[in-house]
Amino acid sequence: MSKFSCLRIARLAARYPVRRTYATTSSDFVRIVEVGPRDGLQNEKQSIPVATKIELVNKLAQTGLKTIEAGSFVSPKWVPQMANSSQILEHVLAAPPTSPHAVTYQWLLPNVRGLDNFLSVWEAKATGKSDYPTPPPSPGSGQTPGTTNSHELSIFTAATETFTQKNTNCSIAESLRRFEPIMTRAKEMGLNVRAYISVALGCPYEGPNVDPHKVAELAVSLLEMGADEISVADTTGMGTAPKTAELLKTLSAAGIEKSDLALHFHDTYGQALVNSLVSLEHGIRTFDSAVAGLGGCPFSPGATGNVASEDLVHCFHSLGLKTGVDMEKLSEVGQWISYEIGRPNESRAGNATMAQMAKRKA
Ligand SMILES: CC(C)(COP(=O)([O-])OP(=O)([O-])OC[C@H]1O[C@@H](n2cnc3c(N)ncnc32)[C@H](O)[C@@H]1OP(=O)([O-])[O-])[C@@H](O)C(=O)NCCC(=O)NCCSC(=O)C[C@@](C)(O)CC(=O)[O-]
Repeated sequence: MSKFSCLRIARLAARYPVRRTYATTSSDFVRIVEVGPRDGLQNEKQSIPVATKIELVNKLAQTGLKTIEAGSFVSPKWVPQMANSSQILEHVLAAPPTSPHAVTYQWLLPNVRGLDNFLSVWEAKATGKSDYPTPPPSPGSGQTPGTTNSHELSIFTAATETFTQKNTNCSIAESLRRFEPIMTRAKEMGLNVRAYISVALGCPYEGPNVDPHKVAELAVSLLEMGADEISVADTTGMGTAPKTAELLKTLSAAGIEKSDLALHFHDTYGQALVNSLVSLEHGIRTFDSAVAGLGGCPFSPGATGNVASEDLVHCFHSLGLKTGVDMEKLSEVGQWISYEIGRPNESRAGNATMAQMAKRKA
């Protein structure tokens, strides 16, 4: 494993001044990254109207969620469902915000072609800064005039060669080479970049025992390249409490700060909440999730959705932690999108909250 070099990081930090917006100042605050509109919807077989996707993004922004992964700029031949992401970006850039607080929107891309497609919309609207000058708030939104939403890019690779080939048609090394020009241009434009490492706790092709040192090696390479945050993904849901603890210890031993990490659990084996708690105890304060437990990766056969945002929020609130998310509003969004796309709401806490709300109204 390449040795984590603080000096090298310091040199890179000087080269690419990074807006460190992630590190939470208060240890009782947990940041939820809502990935429902991208990870949650990308695997849906029926084409979902762009208006529904935009409505989902808008509704989520009104629940108190402050980071939303809203779409991806990948090949439409590979993931047809995400083909209209540029329309979502256009909308988010042009429409008056509806939420009472600033929101960071994330956009996933695999290569320079994806970045070019993102920038063709972005550059037509932006002023060269990462923070797009947001139009005046909608009446009644409660948002402070002058509040600016911001945008970030997400790149993705994986801890096994087979998954990387299946997902992006290239080797791990080639995926990293593809990121270099993306990183350089993103930093020139002042855009933060988050990097996913998929199959960190089990691979659908190479099995459940993924080497945690490989994950750490990749995380170090991505941070050295300039990534602002690493999202460690249990794509298959094969992660267990001991495996999660071992992985987090290995990442720490490689010199990776907890504040540089997000954990991204899928709930295929029902272990996502347990693994989230293990991560929480380890000091992690950023978690990815999808409303209603939407999701699944098209290149991870059998994998089900992300951990449901409602379940995560309910669990964290029960521990006295703060997320800034309104559980009832979030549960309503989960029920709404499940109905819209014709699938069951996978969030137990969301369903229970809706039942309580119905009882109160009766
Ligand atoms: C990487 C490629 C493009 C390589 O795919 P390729 O076929 O090797 O690429 P190519 O360069 O030969 O291009 C093929 C065609 O796609 C076009 N193309 C090429 N790039 C783009 C682009 N960005 N946007 C739009 N079009 C693009 C390109 O122009 C060409 O069009 P043609 O000439 O045939 O008409 C492809 O494999 C791909 O798009 N893969 C993405 C797959 C994906 O989105 N997977 C799901 C997201 S990752 C995930 O879900 C995991 C995560 C993040 O949630 C965490 C976890 O849980 O693990």
